Amino acid sequence: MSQMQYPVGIIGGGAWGTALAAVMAQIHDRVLIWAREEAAVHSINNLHENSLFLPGTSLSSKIEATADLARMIACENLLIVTPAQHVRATLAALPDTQAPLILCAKGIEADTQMLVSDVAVTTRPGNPIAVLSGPTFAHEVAAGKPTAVTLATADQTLGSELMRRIATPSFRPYWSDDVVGAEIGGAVKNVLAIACGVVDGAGLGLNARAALIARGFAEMQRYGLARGAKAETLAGLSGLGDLVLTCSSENSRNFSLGRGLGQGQSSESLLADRKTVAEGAYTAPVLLQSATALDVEMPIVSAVCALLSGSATVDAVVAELLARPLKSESW
Ligand SMILES: NC(=O)C1=CN([C@@H]2O[C@H](COP(=O)(O)OP(=O)(O)OC[C@H]3O[C@@H](n4cnc5c(N)ncnc54)[C@H](O)[C@@H]3O)[C@@H](O)[C@H]2O)C=CC1
Ligand SMILES: O=C(CO)COP(=O)(O)O
Repeated sequence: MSQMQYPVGIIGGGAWGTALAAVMAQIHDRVLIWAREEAAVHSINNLHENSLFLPGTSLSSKIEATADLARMIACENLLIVTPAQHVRATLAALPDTQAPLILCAKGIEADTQMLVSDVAVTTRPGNPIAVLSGPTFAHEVAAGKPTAVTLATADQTLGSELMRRIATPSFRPYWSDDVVGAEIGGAVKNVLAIACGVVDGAGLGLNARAALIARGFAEMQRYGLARGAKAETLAGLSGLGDLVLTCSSENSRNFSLGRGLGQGQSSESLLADRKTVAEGAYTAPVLLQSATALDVEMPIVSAVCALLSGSATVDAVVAELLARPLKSESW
């Protein structure tokens, strides 16, 4: 048997990694997934279900799970699907491999303000890098429902090759050369989804939610352009597409977190003992720091930070947003 035994491997056995494994098993004979929790490994291998993170979805027996990260070097391509704050440590612990890394986390690293692609380039300078992002609730993708994503690579040849490796009749990637833009859309929309959840939880109405999506998108554009993203990427699947999805459904963990805040619960109680990740809670403070350093105004993101830290009430942040000086609608 050749050294490369798996065309695609997945690092991260949460809901999204498991859903991606299900997609890959539609087109590849063998899929290897690394999960940090032994219970997830056991469940995938023996029950063909990830009962920890994606309960209720039957998985193909072509999917093999392992808790041994070193085994992932047997994969020709690697989807990296740990939460953003754990990508650095996970990639540092991965033994040497030349496999392209397809980054799937949506967030900004807390201490460094680095995008996940910057973290990957720093940690694994020898590996080709791609970003996969878009409107993709894991349970829908795992069920084979039609889904479209952005696959961003600086090199189009690599992008075309990776698209061939991951596209299925129901999972359709579109290539982009804008790696930064694809990442910023996914990271920022998580924070804005918390804000939309707050609007829902506080009963502020659908007009307010639509206004928040539109003005939140303006914040995403301002910040993205300041970090070198392209406007067209932010208006695409990985930006506006994912913003609309996540801001309009209780299936979103970020939206649900915001809903609890809007109902008056504290972020400590909402995040305590949480097994699943609401990335926006970690991205919000670092996003605001980064925006401030770039002199980019993000009043909605600032409001989310105040609610997460408990430094302001919902009534106070809404009053403050509405009392901002009247201005042009342009970005
Ligand atoms: N669930 C979804 O529908 C989607 C999620 N994403 C993104 O995928 C990323 C992973 O999210 P999910 O799979 O949903 O996670 P999840 O919420 O289902 O599970 C939590 C994950 O965090 C991992 N984890 C916890 N502590 C860790 C550590 N110290 N080191 C490494 N891993 C650790 C767990 O092993 C588990 O895989 C996030 O960035 C999320 O925004 C992207 C698209 C869709
Ligand atoms: O990124 C997602 C959908 O595209 C999942 O959103 P949540 O992490 O808020 O559940």
